[in-house]
Amino acid sequence: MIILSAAQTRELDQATIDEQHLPPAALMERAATAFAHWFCGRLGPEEAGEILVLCGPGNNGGDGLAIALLLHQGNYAVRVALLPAGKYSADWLHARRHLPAAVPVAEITEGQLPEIPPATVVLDALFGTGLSRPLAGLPAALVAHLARAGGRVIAVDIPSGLFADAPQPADSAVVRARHTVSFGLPKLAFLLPQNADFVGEWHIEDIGLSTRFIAGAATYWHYTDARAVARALPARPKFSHKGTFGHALLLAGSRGKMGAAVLAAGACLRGGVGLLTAQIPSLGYDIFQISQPEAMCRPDPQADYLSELPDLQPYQAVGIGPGLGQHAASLAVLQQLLREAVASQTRPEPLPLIIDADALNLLGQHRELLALLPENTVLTPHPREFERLTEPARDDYHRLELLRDFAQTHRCLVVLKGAYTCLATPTGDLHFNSTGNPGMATGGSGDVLTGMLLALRAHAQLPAFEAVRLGVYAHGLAGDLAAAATGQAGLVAGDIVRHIGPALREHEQNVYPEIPFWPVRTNRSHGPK
Ligand SMILES: NC(=O)C1=CN([C@@H]2O[C@H](COP(=O)(O)OP(=O)(O)OC[C@H]3O[C@@H](n4cnc5c(N)ncnc54)[C@H](O)[C@@H]3O)[C@@H](O)[C@H]2O)[C@@H](O)CC1
Ligand SMILES: [K+]
Repeated sequence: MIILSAAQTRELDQATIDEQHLPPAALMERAATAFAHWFCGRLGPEEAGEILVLCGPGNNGGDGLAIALLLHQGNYAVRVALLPAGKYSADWLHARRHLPAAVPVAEITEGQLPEIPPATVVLDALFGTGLSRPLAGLPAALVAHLARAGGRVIAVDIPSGLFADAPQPADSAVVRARHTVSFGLPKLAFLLPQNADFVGEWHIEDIGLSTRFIAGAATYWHYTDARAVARALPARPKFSHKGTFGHALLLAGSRGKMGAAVLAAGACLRGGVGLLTAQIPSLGYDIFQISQPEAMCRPDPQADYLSELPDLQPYQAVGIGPGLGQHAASLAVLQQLLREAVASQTRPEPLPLIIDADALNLLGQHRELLALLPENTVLTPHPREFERLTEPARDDYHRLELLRDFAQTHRCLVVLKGAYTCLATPTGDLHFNSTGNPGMATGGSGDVLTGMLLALRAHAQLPAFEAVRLGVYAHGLAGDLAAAATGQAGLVAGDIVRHIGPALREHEQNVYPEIPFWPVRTNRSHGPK
């Protein structure tokens, strides 16, 4: 799925109307029908009580009027409050004409803000993607009044006052919705932590927008849903052996942080790697061998931290960082790894690297090393680790700019972890992930991600971007499956490891339910022309 700017969303609406030869207001009626369907499926007329629909002067207000009509027809008690304006959109006028007199309509004035008893269901249809400036005057007073009243607010398309694709000045008036029901595609604003209190839970309803326009739209914002990674994991050939799926090297652990190495190793094994060797400080040897018997273990000469890089020749991918610590000897290991991972006569492509946790902090302290990053290296920072590599971000939008710039400059794949983890690519694309839950905000879940990415980067048939996008998605899905089993509070990183298998199974080509009986012919199967 892609994400469009507010301007592109308007173009998409128009393209849909033109392409489908829609009569006036037809698209608005689709939006209203989709909203009403969502709403009525969750709240019956009695549970809802009196519903107040706040309508602005544009098409968002038109949606509100059309929704009021549908809810009235569905036996809900609806009243409408209108924001006065010098001009109303054509769809608004259409919807206003069709609203029966039985629905009470009042005009909002400074002196007469609508009465909102607590727990009233309020549908916010004041402004949508047509918002051109921060709210001020009467609309801002209305938003403040709504916040004081404490109604159950559901935003139509987007909370009023929130820009769909750009930050608004601090202290701007923005509606705080418990739910936002939007149409067609998600909006960038929904994915950023700074907007969480405005957007609440968001939902996307299909209104049949032009697929041709969407397919051709130029955007670098993407949203990774199940469809994007369907069948992304190549089938395991019948005559495969453990060498087919790569031999990964994990450099992890230090005194007191062996668990990070154990979790990353477990995730790598469950991620489908053929062979895994872990180089760990020697104090962790017994811990590691007992807890991960499927992995091989090279004890480092040092007891408490890593000090030695093994010969890289046998490995198809290397992960470094979980629980590593920041000892000078471990920094030297990282430096040597970056130097040796580059392409050479014996290795035509750079060795795939995954750099996480303390290895990122070491990079942040020695930024001159960034110039050594081999192409398509994967970095997995959380926001603070990322800012140590770049600069403090002014806000979430600025952080995305820094992220995009960093990935392009260093030609690497950066996984900025958090809700809607954002994967930035060397081409300047940003892919927001759709899976995962707050239960995963627990120590070790990042180590699990590193292990999964290590396994997928060692896989010979997965290109770098596909491997990382799948890994991020499947990691979140494993977390969702784990949370379904344990609840979010009780979830620990080991639960995510245990659910990696089922999460990846959903994306395996050989078990995907839609796989045709006869293999599909691809261009590649015709051989070179
Ligand atoms: N175009 C279409 O056919 C469709 C549009 N849809 C709805 O239409 C919305 C977009 O409609 P519009 O483009 O008419 O825009 P809006 O309804 O968001 O608002 C535009 C109006 O508000 C005014 N305005 C903008 N910012 C303001 C501010 N800060 N203070 C006061 N007035 C302000 C503008 O001058 C204009 O009159 C979407 O969010 C969605 O809800 C949906 O119904 C789907 C179909
Ligand atoms: K709105």
